[in-house]
Amino acid sequence: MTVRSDPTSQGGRLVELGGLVIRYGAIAAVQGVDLAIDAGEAVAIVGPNGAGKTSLLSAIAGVARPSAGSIRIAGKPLAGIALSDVVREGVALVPEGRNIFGSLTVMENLRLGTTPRRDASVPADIDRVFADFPILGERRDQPAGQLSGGEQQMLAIARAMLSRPRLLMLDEPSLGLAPNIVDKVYDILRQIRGQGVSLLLVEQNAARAFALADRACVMSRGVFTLTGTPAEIERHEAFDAAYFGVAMAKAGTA
Ligand SMILES: Nc1ncnc2c1ncn2[C@@H]1O[C@H](COP(=O)(O)OP(=O)(O)OP(=O)(O)O)[C@@H](O)[C@H]1O
Repeated sequence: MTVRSDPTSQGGRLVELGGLVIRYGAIAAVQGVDLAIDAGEAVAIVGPNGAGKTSLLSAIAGVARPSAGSIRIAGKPLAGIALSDVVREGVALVPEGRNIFGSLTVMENLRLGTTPRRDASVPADIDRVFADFPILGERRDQPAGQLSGGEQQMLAIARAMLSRPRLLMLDEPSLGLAPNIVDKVYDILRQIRGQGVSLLLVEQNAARAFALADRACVMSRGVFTLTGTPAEIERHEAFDAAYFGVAMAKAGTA
């Protein structure tokens, strides 16, 4: 995957969440989360169903509006910014289920990823996608719904990368895929990270995400119950309980 990240992206703090709260009516899905991600860093979030992981990604993508707290992208507050401008700020989300438009062709799906761009190098970037993913090139005129699950995941990642993100977020990228396909997806994510793009991954498959991530967070009931390097988290005595969502008496911070 050689679509380049935005050349204006620079080192330093890329994402900063402060006291983030997300409510849906009476449900507090996220209950005060702090998180900082540096440029080029990969962070994994794991945790049981209903922990608030998807809500967190949705808020950073500008889809879910926070009830309290702040989100900054490269120092710029996200509050009040239109959804399309969040993408222009360099944030891309590959949602759970991939959000591929099955009746549109592969090419039409890819073009959707380029809508926020105003530069002239879109055709060259699409050519690069086809060089990196020959199957997408071979099937460019076919409905995307005819692709396999793994191919659709590749298409979703390629489409997100065509917006030239500084931060690529993925919600359950390995869900429903065979292990050899998951290998390919993670190879691609490693390449993307190698280009300096920050990654924020939500994964059921903690082992996969931890192998890639610099840092990890275990989320449960709307808060981070453990944070640290993947190695620190894996050997933490509370990891299994936190990961599987069992009530914890003394889960501290690693
Ligand atoms: N649009 C919504 N309206 C109402 N409640 C919601 C909405 N989205 C999520 N929730 C609730 O918020 C809580 C957190 O959900 P969220 O999907 O963020 O968690 P998750 O950790 O991603 O879980 P999963 O792995 O099951 O997707 C859950 O109780 C969920 O039912």
